Amino acid sequence: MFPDFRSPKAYVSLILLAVMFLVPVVMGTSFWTNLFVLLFVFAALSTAWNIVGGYAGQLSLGHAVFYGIGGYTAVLLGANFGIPPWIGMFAGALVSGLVAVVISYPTLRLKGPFFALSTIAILEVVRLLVIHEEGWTGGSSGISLPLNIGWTWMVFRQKINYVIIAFGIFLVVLWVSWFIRKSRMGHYLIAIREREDAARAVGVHTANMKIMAAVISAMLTSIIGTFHITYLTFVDPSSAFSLELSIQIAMFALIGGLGTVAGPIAGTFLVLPIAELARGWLSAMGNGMHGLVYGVMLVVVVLVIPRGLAGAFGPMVEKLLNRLPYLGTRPAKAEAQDVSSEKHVLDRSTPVLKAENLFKNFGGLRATNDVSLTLYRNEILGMIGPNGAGKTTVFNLLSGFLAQDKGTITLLDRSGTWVKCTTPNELAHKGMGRTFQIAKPFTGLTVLENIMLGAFIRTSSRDEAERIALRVARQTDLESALGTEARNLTVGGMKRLEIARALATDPKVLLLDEVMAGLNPTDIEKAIQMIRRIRDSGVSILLIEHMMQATMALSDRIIVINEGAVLVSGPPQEVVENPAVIEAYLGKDYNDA
Ligand SMILES: Nc1ncnc2c1ncn2[C@@H]1O[C@H](COP(=O)(O)OP(=O)(O)OP(=O)(O)O)[C@@H](O)[C@H]1O
Repeated sequence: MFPDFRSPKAYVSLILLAVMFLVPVVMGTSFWTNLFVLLFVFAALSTAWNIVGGYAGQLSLGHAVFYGIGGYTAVLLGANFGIPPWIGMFAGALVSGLVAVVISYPTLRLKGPFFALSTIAILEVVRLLVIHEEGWTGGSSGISLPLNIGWTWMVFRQKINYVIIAFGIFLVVLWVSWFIRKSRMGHYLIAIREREDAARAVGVHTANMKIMAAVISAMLTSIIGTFHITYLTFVDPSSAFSLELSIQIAMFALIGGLGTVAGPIAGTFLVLPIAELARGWLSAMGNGMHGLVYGVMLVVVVLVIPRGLAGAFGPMVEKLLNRLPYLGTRPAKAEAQDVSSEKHVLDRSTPVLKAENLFKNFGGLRATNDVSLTLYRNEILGMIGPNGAGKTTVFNLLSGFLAQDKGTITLLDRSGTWVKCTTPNELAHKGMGRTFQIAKPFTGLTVLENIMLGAFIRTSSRDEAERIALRVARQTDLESALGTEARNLTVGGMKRLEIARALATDPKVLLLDEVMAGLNPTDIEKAIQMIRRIRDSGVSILLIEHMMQATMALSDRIIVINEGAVLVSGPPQEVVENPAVIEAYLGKDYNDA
């Protein structure tokens, strides 16, 4: 629920936060209180934006719409119904949450810039609506708030009260952001940002996750908007629904470090004071000249430190922090769960996956032509065929990444019931894991976190997920690389990580797509041993592999796909000696010879 405040990172953060709060309190002048209210408001706005823009990687360029909705809802409820902003704040957050669902439900299911574009469009539509509905919104001239002094109406003579509220809201938003990043949701969002197909393969309902991130971000932005507009005691459409504000919020996160907890705060505290000073200096030269400062800073950051301040200096700061003492005795590290030593054997009487008469066309190309196959309990079924024969297409059909034109696929789920699933995440929940031909780990996460992503399908507890991940890491020879960023692994390590992530979902059926491609002979031998261990632990495996030596060594049966159809299937030796198979691989002339 909260960071462990005995750890250096947490207590140093706490000290920094206390200093941030004390500066305006001690200085006391309206310059300092104004500056720090602004800093807390923008740091909170940027942190809230970062939940959808940074963690989930869905750029929102019209986030001020939620800020404006928060402000206008509270102001209108106060003016028309005498409802104080403390309540108006939550009403605004509800409206913003609904608007976020309306924007994100259709657009976040699509790939591409649709969410970013629609946030800008909605910002403009709402701004024009507010101008048009002059009768109750005040139109383009805006509304001034009545000066009802006191805590009820959030209007004060002593500016320090604003600092207290702004700091309080900033802390809440920061806590939400930290909590999400550490939780299952945060891991899922980063996985979606980096590689949506692999996230779906470990059971993540990607559209729902993104929508949830958008809603949380919108509601927090709205709450901050209510406070800030109440503080300004005036609201009008051009300042409340401003594209400039939206871009400013996103830019602070970008400069500070997208997708990190501290990045948006660092970005705001560095850029905002400089930009405000520049506003003063450059205003004589022309309206909006301070925008130049933002532009120059952004260009410099993108060119010099593309991962922002947190990306560039984060590891160094972390190293320094690690030198500080832990206050008290460190809690024991999570221990790997023991791997069961029970050995499961092939059971040809129990099928676990059945595909019947599958067809799939891509335009005029028939990639899958009447493919039927059965995988039995604790069997390793090898799938071979020349390049472009249609093996991966069959894998994609079986794992829900493609919908078949005809045919049925049924899976014996964890509870022993036959199920038909249509989406990869449903299949992952029912007990199917898969790897991808091109191993692409979630590079922003460590090896341990990558494996934990798979384990989160079974638990929402971080500790439990860590215990499962440690066990799987032991099974897949990744124990020594747990703290390494996944991008730094060797090809062999990345391939093992693909398998580990799938294994952590506790699959009953595992589809392995060319996990030995690009490995050296020693790694191939290790991989063969590992796949046998996985099968012995009670997993049925369907394996695409070009490496014949490995396929022969591992498979109980082999199925050959050629031109989208099943050519032959049977015991390995029989299959490789079959003239039709030799012809498919090497051509008719070779076979005749
Ligand atoms: N999304 C797609 N759109 C159009 N054609 C596709 C698509 N996916 C695959 N194909 C085509 O379908 C055929 C089968 O491709 P597939 O990737 O399944 O073969 P494969 O046996 O896995 O090949 P390889 O061993 O080279 O990976 C190929 O001709 C390929 O170009």
